[in-house]
Amino acid sequence: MPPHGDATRSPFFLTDRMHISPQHMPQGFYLGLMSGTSLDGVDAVLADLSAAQPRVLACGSLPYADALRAEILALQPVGDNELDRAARLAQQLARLYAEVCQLALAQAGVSAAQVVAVGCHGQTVRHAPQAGYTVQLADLALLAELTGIDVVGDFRRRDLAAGGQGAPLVPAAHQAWFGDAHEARVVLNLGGIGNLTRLDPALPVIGFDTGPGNMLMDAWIADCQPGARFDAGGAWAASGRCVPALLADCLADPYFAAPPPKSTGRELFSLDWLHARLAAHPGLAAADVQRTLLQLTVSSAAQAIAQHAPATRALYVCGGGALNPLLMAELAAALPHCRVSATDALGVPAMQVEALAFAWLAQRFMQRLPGNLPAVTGATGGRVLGALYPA
Ligand SMILES: Nc1ncnc2c1ncn2[C@@H]1O[C@H](COP(=O)(O)OP(=O)(O)OP(=O)(O)O)[C@@H](O)[C@H]1O
Ligand SMILES: CC(=O)N[C@H]1[C@@H]2OC[C@@H](O2)[C@@H](O)[C@@H]1O[C@H](C)C(=O)O
Repeated sequence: MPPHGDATRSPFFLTDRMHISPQHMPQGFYLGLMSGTSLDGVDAVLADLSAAQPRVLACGSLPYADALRAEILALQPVGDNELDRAARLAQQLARLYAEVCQLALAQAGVSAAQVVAVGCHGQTVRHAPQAGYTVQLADLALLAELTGIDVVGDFRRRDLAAGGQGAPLVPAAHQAWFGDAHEARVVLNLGGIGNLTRLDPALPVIGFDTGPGNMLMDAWIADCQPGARFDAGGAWAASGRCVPALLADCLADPYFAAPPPKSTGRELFSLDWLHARLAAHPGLAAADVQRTLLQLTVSSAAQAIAQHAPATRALYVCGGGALNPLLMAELAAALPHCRVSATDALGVPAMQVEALAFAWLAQRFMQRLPGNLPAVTGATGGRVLGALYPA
């Protein structure tokens, strides 16, 4: 992932060479694939889901090449010849997804025949819940052909058809793995967008997108330092100071105060959104803007927790934001009544949670069980999410 390569994610790596034993039933193996809004690449996990807690057998990532990333970005706004470009992109993505599946299988020593299904999120290029649609690209038929494994994908549209946002979907998996009988917890995913799940034993599970996760920080550093993809370790932000007036202008966006259910994406939190706010604050040092954007991610999450989950005593962070020590320290400072740690403390490394969630959603589909939480997405009821492309 040039130029600030993340050695923990790329190239593909193995966390746990598996030893197949009779108690690890082949029918419990699933592959989960997540390529998220940060557009950094595809994360994969091969997991045994036969017990209540998942066991990851192999995991890793393949980065998007610059040209592929540019094509994805070019499909975010309305443009010419979209059908052709989308179809070609979906094929390219399927080939990359198949490659990451083969790497996972090879490194774990598992054959395709032992895997029940691949859960493939695809790549979001449009998210318009207010118009009743969302678009995740992936040629799922080609992926089934290339892997020889049943593929489950297109997870969001059934929830939208039932009146929901189609997102976020991971709260159901968070509930399955991370809830505690006594402690009020929040799980906060900080990818391109941020989303949280409230897991309070005394209250229903809720979840929603909090706003930008790393997306604006990524966009700003790329704008100021051509070639940079993200602010590794938050080092650049750490060299700047938060600008309270800019932070207040950013937090004034109505998205933050809107009640859940809600979800968002690049359509709202873009470089254009940032430049519109910077126009009222000319001459700021670029590093100060970066520090303010980091604080925006922190403040929007902290405000959401104060408003919707005030009893929270433990915050568990996943996604790339968990790898940013400044972001983690500022979250802890903003939430003095909470222990703040990465989901690694609960047994699932921060960078595996989302891909694992799509393996879990594939399992829910194969069992014909609902994958959504209506209280999260706003759907009129629980629905079996996804569509099957048989091997
Ligand atoms: N070492 C690091 N230091 C700082 N930030 C990092 C580091 N590694 C990753 N990130 C941030 O995490 C982002 C990727 O996170 P992740 O893979 O969780 O996002 P995603 O899954 O694409 O997005 P989403 O969850 O919104 O769909 C990068 O774009 C970068 O901003
Ligand atoms: C439309 C879309 O792809 N949304 C993503 C995005 O990235 C984070 C946040 O916004 C969340 O709503 C969702 O992803 C996760 C995996 C989810 O559905 O829970």
